Amino acid sequence: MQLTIQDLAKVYPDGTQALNGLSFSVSPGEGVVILGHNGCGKSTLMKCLTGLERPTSGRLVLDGVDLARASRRELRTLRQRIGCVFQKFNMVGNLSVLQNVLFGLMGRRGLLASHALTASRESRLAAMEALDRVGLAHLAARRTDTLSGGQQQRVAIARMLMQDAEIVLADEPVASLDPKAGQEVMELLWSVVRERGMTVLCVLHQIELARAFGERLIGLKAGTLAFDRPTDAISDADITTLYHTDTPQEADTDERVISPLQRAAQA
Ligand SMILES: Nc1ncnc2c1ncn2[C@@H]1O[C@H](COP(=O)(O)OP(=O)(O)OP(=O)(O)O)[C@@H](O)[C@H]1O
Repeated sequence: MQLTIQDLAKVYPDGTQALNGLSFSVSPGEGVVILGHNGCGKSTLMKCLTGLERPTSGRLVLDGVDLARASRRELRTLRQRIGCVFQKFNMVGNLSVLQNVLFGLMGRRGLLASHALTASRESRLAAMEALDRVGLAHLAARRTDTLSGGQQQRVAIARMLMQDAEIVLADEPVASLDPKAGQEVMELLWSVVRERGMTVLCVLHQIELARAFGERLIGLKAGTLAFDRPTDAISDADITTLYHTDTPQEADTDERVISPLQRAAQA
């Protein structure tokens, strides 16, 4: 699936300019990683792509369809082709693992076809195959919120397989996982997308993982492109410059800066 982003801007109602004239494209089957410090606009970009936020201006084009001009029907069809993997897994925790995987069918086939009680035998078998692919078939009947973070992210990947997505949008998919589980989930995600020739756009905070998995790295800074090159062509200096900032609110890559007032309140 081809993704083209042209001159994309997003200004939130309070005046915050999160994206400022962003342009790049991702070719079918390409695996692109987006890097950038807290607040540079990565999640806003992902939200614009998934329809959670509306861009203020610019174009988002998926396989030739401009999202802003698409009919409801076109949008619905496009969304069925977009798989999402989020930091917080987005599972229905009190339902079974199998049920969560079956929910991958919802966009294409509706609620009845994706409900464990009413799904066809073929669908249930396909869900079990997807679970087998991510190594979790033995946990199909378990309540999803009893799984570890790494296991839940594997279930999210199985749900995406069930959805038969063509492009994967992954927003910090390993941010909640320890380094070992994070590496394993990235290996799994990348191997299933390669098997199916999917396009991937993945936001990461871990430079090593970005270098290991991304074919191309895009650096975002203050809502604009800092770099967009093949991974081999990105130097350590590019990364250092990307994360260097003069504004203290953005300097910390992991935590929001705590104001002196908050610090005093915590003391
Ligand atoms: N709903 C909103 N209303 C106003 N400002 C917002 C909103 N959502 C995000 N922002 C602001 O837009 C800017 C970009 O935020 P965004 O969440 O896209 O950054 P990010 O790069 O994903 O950050 P992080 O790495 O911390 O997840 C930030 O200044 C943020 O405070």
